[in-house]
Order: sequence, then C-alpha cells, then structure tokens
Amino acid sequence: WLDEYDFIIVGGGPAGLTVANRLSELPHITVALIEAGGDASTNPNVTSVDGFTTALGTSIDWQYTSTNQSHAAGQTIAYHSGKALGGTTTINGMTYVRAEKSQIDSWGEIGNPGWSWDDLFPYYLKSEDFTYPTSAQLSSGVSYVPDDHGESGPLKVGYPYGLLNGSFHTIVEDTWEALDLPHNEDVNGGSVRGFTIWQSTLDMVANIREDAARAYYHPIQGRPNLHIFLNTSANRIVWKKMGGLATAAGVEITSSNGTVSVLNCSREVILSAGSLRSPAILELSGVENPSILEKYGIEVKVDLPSVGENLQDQPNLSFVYSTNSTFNGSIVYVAYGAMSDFFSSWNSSNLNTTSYAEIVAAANNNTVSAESLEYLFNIQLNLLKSGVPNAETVMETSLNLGLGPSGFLLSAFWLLMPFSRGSVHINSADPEAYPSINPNFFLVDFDLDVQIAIAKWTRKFWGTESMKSLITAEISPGYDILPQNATDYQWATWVKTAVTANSHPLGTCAMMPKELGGVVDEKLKVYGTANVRVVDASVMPFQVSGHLSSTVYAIAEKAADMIKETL
Ligand SMILES: Cc1cc2nc3c(=O)[nH]c(=O)nc-3n(C[C@H](O)[C@H](O)[C@H](O)COP(=O)(O)OP(=O)(O)OC[C@H]3O[C@@H](n4cnc5c(N)ncnc54)[C@H](O)[C@@H]3O)c2cc1C
Repeated sequence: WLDEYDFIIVGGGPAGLTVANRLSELPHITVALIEAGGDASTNPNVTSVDGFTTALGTSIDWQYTSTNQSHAAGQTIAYHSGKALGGTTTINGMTYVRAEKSQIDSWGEIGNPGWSWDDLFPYYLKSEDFTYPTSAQLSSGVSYVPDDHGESGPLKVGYPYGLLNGSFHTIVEDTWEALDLPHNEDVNGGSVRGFTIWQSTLDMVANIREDAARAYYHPIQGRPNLHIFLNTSANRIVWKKMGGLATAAGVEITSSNGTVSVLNCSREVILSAGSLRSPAILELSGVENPSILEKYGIEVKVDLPSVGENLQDQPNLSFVYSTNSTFNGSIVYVAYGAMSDFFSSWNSSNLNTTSYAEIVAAANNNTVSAESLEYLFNIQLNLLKSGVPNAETVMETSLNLGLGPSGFLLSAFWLLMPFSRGSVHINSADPEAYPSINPNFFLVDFDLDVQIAIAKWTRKFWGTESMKSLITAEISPGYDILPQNATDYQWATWVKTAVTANSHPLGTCAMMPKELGGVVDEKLKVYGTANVRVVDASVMPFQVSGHLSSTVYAIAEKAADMIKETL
C-alpha cells in the first residue's frame, strides 16, 4: 500500500463505495477504502434476486443485538447489518423507494443550507440506471414516471422477472382504492403516498441483485489510485498533535492476520461504517461525551456528547395468512398511508411534543436537550400534518421461498417516523467489541398508538370481502393471540412482544446545527475536527418514508461533489 493516501474511507457500503468511486475519478487523487468484510460477489445469498433473508444470520451479517427494550416487553431485538464489500446492500430487501420531498426539505429547514429535495433530486438521478419494465411486467401492474428516473448512473434499478401476473394485482389495487388509498404511479418522484409496485435494486439483464459493490466498484476496480482493504477493520482515527481543530493523520487498522498498523492520509478521513458503527468509531477515536470516554480510558479529542444519540429506527410487525390459492410469482406491493388514512382518531392537536421531548431528553440524560428535541419534533409534526406518509404496509407472497408456488400471503408493516429516539454507544475501548444499540422502541407512547393503528389498518385490508375470499386463516399471530375484537391492552401487548427492528437505523451522527444535537455540519464535517467527515445513513436527521439505500446513494453522490469542490 501507499505511505500516504489523500483520502481514507472507512466502510464499503453504498455510501463508502459511492464516495470512493467518485473521488477516484480524479487520477491524481489516491483513495484507500477499509472494509471489515470480504468479497461477496459470488455468494448465492447475495446474488439471488428472490432470496431476501437467506443471508441474514450468515457470516456476511454482523448479527448485532439491541439492548433490552424496556418499552417493548424487555426483549432484545436482532439487528442485521451487512459485513461485506457492498455493506448492507448485500443482504437487504432491494427495495428502491426514495424519501418524500418535504422530508428532505426539512433537512434544510433545521439549519443545513444546501439540503432540499431540489438539491438532492439530481443526485438520486445521477446514481440511477433505470431499466424500463418489460411488457409482461407492465401487464403485471407495474407503473412508472420516466422523468423520475436516471438512466446513466451506476446503480441498476428495475423489477423482478417473476412478478405475479393474473388478476391479484387489480384486486389488491381496487381494495386499497375502496379504502381511499389511491394508486401511486411512481413513489420515486417525491410523493410517496398510495399503493404501488415498488422498484428494486437489481440488474435485470443478468437477473442478479444490484448491491453497492456491483454498481459502484466492479466497473472501476482497475483504477490504480483506489486501494480496497478487505477483511480489514478500522479501529480508530489517529490524530496529529496540533492545537485548534482535531486533525486526522490516518486510521489505525487491524488486518485479517491480526496485524495492527496505521494507514496515513494527507487530506481527509471519511467514516462510512453505517449508523451502527460510525458513531462507535468516533467514540473510540476520542470524539464523544467525556463522561463515556472516561469510563474506558479514552483521551477526549473533541467534546461532542451528541455522537451516537438521535438513533431512529422503525418498529416492524407482520401478519401471515394461509390462502386457498397458489401464487406463482413474487408480489412486491406496497401501501403508504398518511395519518388520516389509517388513524381514525387522528387529531394533531392531541400530540404533545413538549412532553415527548422531555421524555426523550430524560432518557438520554439531557445529552440532547428537551428544547432542541421539541424544536425538531415540531418540524416532524408539521410533516405529519402535511400528509407525509407515516405507515408502510408491504404485501408479499412469502419471504425466503424464492419464486416457487406459495400458499401464503403476508404483510409486514411499520411506523415510518417515530418520535422515540435511542442511541448507539461503545461498551469498551476494544474496537472489536460490538456497540450497545438501543432503538428505544415505544419510549414515546404515541409511537405505540400509531403502530397499533397501522396494524388495524393492515388487518382491515386483509379483512375486506375481496381479500377474505382468498384467505383460509391468519396463521400469525392468529385470532387466539390477537382476537378480531382485541382490546387496546391485547393490541399493545402483542405489538410490544412481537416487534422487530425494521433495520432502517439512522440519525446517530445527525447533520444538524451543533446546538440541536448535531454531529456533522451541512458539509458532513464532524464538529470540532478539521478533516473528518461522516457520509452514510447516520447523517440523516429524521426518518424518511421510503427505504434508506436510495437516499444513502444520493447523499454520498452529493458528498463526493462537495469534497471535490475543495480540491
Ligand atoms: C435486513 C435489512 C433489510 C433492508 N432492506 C432494505 C431495502 O429493501 N431497501 C433499502 O433501501 N434499504 C434497506 N435496508 C437498509 C439499507 O441497506 C441501509 O440503510 C444502507 O445499506 C446503509 O448504508 P451505509 O453505507 O450507511 O451502511 P452499510 O451499508 O451498513 O455499510 C457499512 C459498511 O461498513 C463496514 N464497517 C463497519 N464497521 C467497520 C470497521 N470498523 N472497519 C471497516 N469496515 C467497517 C461494514 O462491514 C459495511 O460494509 C435494509 C437493511 C437491513 C439490515
């Protein structure tokens, strides 16, 4: 390797690989990328376009576990996260759904100049290589708006070949329409509400999953100025001894053979280790709350207590039904509902953001103040009032069974914008030790109310005459556990005990003014440092209606341009 690189990127997920690709377009710039996992490009659990979940729990999944969830029956919850070149896009559900326009606009509103939908939309397009649907896919119900898609980016987006044909799509669409949820021609134009068939990150020609390595690394892997260090862990940032802003000199790494060494950099360190690890690497490097670092004997370089706070993930549940039909094909149908679609007693004036902010501030020992949280929560509330979707209900024939005949129908569903906030913090000074992950599901009661309302909405859909005629039984949770006329207590008990993580963690290095609890500024630079940025899902200040990877790619494309401007 080189004595010194211009840039060192930690983490080879969608964010890290996008930045690596774009920076190494400049032949005079040298880039090192450190990835803890290996090459998974021929792993069938990765390549298969219909094998979502088969990679979970294998060696390319970090397999984290949350802390005990005191507001979710005390249980611990599995946290999956990709450990391979390509990051979590090697194991994810491949759904390609962007954020709602006003959600990205809110990033600017809280004090991040240069961040709005209009600023980000060109980068969504820049990253994308949309494949137009086949006539068979169109007749299976696919719809799209050409102007919402890019066609010359690295990331192939399309639809699976095995889409179910026949009348089921029309029946589902008509059922949602009867529930006042309209068809959405294309959820990727900034308006997410409605029922649609989603797009997926897949290469339709090769019929293979399009992960970040396949999109952003394979086509450029011969570049001599880009060095990828696989099976190598970044332990901590190494600092230069100088006054003023903390200045990174390089990154301490552990190679696959256990050797510890330092990679040097002349310009910047870019953390792209994802929402669950980038804050931990900052803490191990001395950028954190002094009271946490003291416990582990880590010298404080930058006093920045908000590192690792603001964790937001979505609580996920599902209903599974047996049917009297056999489904030969996949359905990737989704319904996005605003509060007024699914919450009959929705009255925004009943929301007490002052109290939610106090609850969250108390849970984080006032590391992020109640005042800041209330300001942020009021912006979040305004998004809900304006009709931004807050519920996602996905309809599928089965998970994990490929395209083969399935006699099941299921819905996974989740609350999109929780008010609860959790945290990710180190447990030890040992960089190999897993951080402590606490999504704090249902810390704010309102989140539980909303999740129950979404569950009822989803069951109402499956309980309509048209769906009922296809279903023989609800096999999970089933009416013995959750009767059709369940009481509020039964609903709450089921939701708290059956909840899992939706695997959309973000916010742990939030892009916000420091006084609001931010970790990075609008240039994604870590406060108090001269040359450390975070570029990954952790910088998103609020949850989005949609799935994260499309927005992660867009953020990273924008970040690469911001960095290039400084060269
Ligand atoms: C089960 C599951 C299903 C999902 N489904 C979808 C979906 O259908 N659609 C969607 O859009 N999103 C989905 N997501 C979320 C999406 O994949 C992630 O939000 C996205 O990949 C985050 O990108 P990232 O670059 O921030 O981090 P990651 O993709 O997690 O990449 C981080 C990389 O950093 C590496 N790393 C971490 N620590 C170190 C270290 N110390 N040293 C070196 N390397 C390190 C990791 O190994 C990893 O490769 C899903 C997530 C999961 C877990």
